[in-house]
Amino acid sequence: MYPLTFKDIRPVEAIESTYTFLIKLKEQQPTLPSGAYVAAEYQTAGRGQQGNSWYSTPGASLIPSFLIQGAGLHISEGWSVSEWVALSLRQAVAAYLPRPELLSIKWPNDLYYGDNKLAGILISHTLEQDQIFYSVIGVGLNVNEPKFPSDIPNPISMMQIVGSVLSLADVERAFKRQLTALYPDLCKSRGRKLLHQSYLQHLYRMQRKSTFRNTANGACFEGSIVGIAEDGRLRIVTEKGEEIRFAFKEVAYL
Ligand SMILES: O=C(O)CCCC[C@@H]1SC[C@@H]2NC(=O)N[C@@H]21
Repeated sequence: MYPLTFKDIRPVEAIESTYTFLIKLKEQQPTLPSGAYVAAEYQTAGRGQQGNSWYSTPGASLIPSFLIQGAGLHISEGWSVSEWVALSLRQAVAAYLPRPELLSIKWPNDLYYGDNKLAGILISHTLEQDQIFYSVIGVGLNVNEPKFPSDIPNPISMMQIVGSVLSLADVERAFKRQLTALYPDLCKSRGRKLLHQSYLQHLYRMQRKSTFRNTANGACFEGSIVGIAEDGRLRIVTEKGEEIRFAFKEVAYL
């Protein structure tokens, strides 16, 4: 394992998406090192989960994408990357908010403040045999967005919470510091267990009776989240006491 050191890349031209840019850059330059960190003021076509777009206005939010390689992860350990990034982000943001206890991680890796989405994360892994060769991670953190289009479900920005403009550079430094501090945990089996425990402690609606929809058949049901399986699937126990495991997109929170 190598320590994680970030090396900033700031494209001069407007770019579609830091995430798409970094994926292409790594394909063109296979020697691009772990820690390569693409930052931009604005993306013309920011990408979100499930083919959605990601909204941010010029210079208002953090929208970086970065590369990690050499963490020594087996393909079955990819879920730990999600936990590492989401926890680092939660920890970095917590220092700026009046009620950090309201921060939680909505499975798989959205950062929530109360019932509002503050940040989203995209991750893709490139595999080599049974190992994760490298991962590209894109993070959208709403920092100084004053308002959002009405068609975005329950967004919130740090500025809307705090009531004043925050320094993007400070928040970014805090995020990188947390990623670096928790990186050794990602690279060790015992560390990954700790990350997992911490992730569960901060999981949105953990052990709280809630209504969900099974997206495969449209059925709504009551249940409680009881944890996350090793492969990252969400474990929900229904009112009838039956445990169901859902992969991403297979379940919606109502
Ligand atoms: O929908 C989500 O929750 C994930 C959003 C991820 C957005 C970030 S912004 C930086 C990077 N570039 C993109 O195009 N998307 C990710």
